Amino acid sequence: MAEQREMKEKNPWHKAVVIFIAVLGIIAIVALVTTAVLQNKPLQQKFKYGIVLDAGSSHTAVYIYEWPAEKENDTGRVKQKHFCQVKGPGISSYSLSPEQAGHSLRLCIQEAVLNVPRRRHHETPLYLGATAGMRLLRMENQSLCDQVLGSVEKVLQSTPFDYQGARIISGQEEGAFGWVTVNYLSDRLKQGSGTTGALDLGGASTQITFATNQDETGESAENTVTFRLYGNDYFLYTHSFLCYGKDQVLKLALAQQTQAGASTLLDPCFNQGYSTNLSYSSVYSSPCITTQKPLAAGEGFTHRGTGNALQCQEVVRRIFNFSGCTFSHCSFNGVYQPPLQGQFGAFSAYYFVMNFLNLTSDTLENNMEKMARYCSTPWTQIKQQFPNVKEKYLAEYCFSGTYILFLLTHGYNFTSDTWSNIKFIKKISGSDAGWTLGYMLNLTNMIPAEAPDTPPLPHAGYVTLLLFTSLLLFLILLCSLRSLWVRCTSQRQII
Ligand SMILES: Nc1nc2c(ncn2[C@@H]2O[C@H](COP(=O)(O)OP(=O)(O)OP(=O)(O)O)[C@@H](O)[C@H]2O)c(=O)[nH]1
Repeated sequence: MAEQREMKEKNPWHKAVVIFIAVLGIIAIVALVTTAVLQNKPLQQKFKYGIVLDAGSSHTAVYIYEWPAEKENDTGRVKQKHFCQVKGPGISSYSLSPEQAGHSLRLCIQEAVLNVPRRRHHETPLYLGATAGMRLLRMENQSLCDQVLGSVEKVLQSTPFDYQGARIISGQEEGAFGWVTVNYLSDRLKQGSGTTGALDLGGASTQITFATNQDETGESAENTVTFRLYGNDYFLYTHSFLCYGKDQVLKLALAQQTQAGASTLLDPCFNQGYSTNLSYSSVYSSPCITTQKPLAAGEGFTHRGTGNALQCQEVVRRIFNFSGCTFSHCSFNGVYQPPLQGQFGAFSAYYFVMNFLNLTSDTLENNMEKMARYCSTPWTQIKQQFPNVKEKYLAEYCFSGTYILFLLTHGYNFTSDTWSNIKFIKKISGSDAGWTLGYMLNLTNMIPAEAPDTPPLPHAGYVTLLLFTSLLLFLILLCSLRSLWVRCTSQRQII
């Protein structure tokens, strides 16, 4: 009996309980914290997809976008997964054989089928937006335009994707969605200020878009687009100049220089030694050319370069009209433009041309000098220097570079001081700058008008708080058990 009593005193029941509770407490804390940490990690990342076809004047491109399914409304989450360049010209060039327009898309559609997981095909939206080439065809011949759209529609409807329609987007949409893309990809939309303007140079049209003050938009409603994104209001100035894309503006320059109908054109915007035969109809058939083919003109003319940058600037100047502004400020051709604001991203042909000519990171004055040097370089030397560059692009760089510098300075009013506000870009965070991403984000409602609610604490803060509180509770429990134990032991000693 005495032995048993001694054992009980050495190992009182509450000592075992304390150890048991302590172990349980530790296990509970570890389990709680592990659950909190693991909860934040999705077991398997699930992606969603969207496809946009950019049916431009010079070519069609297919963009596949991808985003994590559970983070649809966060900025910067949608990424370009795949890009396919359709072989051949833009769909508007198939006006004489419209069924070929749809057929031309097949290879890129097959690539898209392989690049989107099969189980996602039926829920992947597919859009086609046609730009300035189709705008021009619509002006020329509505029926042919409908036939071309019908042909691409037939092919797109037969894909396994969730086809959402093929349409000609307006110049305002092209400008505004280019702006959305640039600012979405650079994560500026949630901040509400300091957005980047968008300068887009296509083959048949060019767009300028930037955020401005509300009172600046009052002068011209047709140049205004308003957006409410993530709880911020944006008042955008936007304008699309049809016929001022890189290819159509060259036709304007050629038409303007061949008014006399001569059989040879000596063109300062092409390198000395460059020579090719062009038909008059290839220039004058464009709806951008409002003058008739000269009466004295034969079938064609020899287009010969003389390579002179200063004279080329004069040629370019003549395709702009700086008179007849009825607003407080204008860019050119009587079009309203408020004073430029902020930084700009210049993409598409702005990037191709300025990057080739090495004009993306220099002062305006140095760029002028570089341009003059390029234009005065003989054609044979240019060809030797760049044997792998497509000859059509190479021949046009003197004209295109001179046009871009003129458009940005005399057209839009960038100066030597504001020149550095323009960044020539191709991609932002791996996705191409252009209207397609903004278009898809808009149609899928992926940018909410109001800022989504954010949790009061970030996840790391929540885990820390949880750990701290659990430890505190555990310590309090231990202390209270210890005092209970001391009390019990002392009571036993009194007995
Ligand atoms: N120098 C050069 N030009 C290019 C290259 N790729 C495309 N281009 C030309 O750049 C111009 C603009 O191309 P895009 O941005 O695709 O224009 P688009 O969508 O066809 O034209 P729009 O319908 O007016 O928007 C066209 O004249 C193209 O021929 C390239 O790699 N180098």
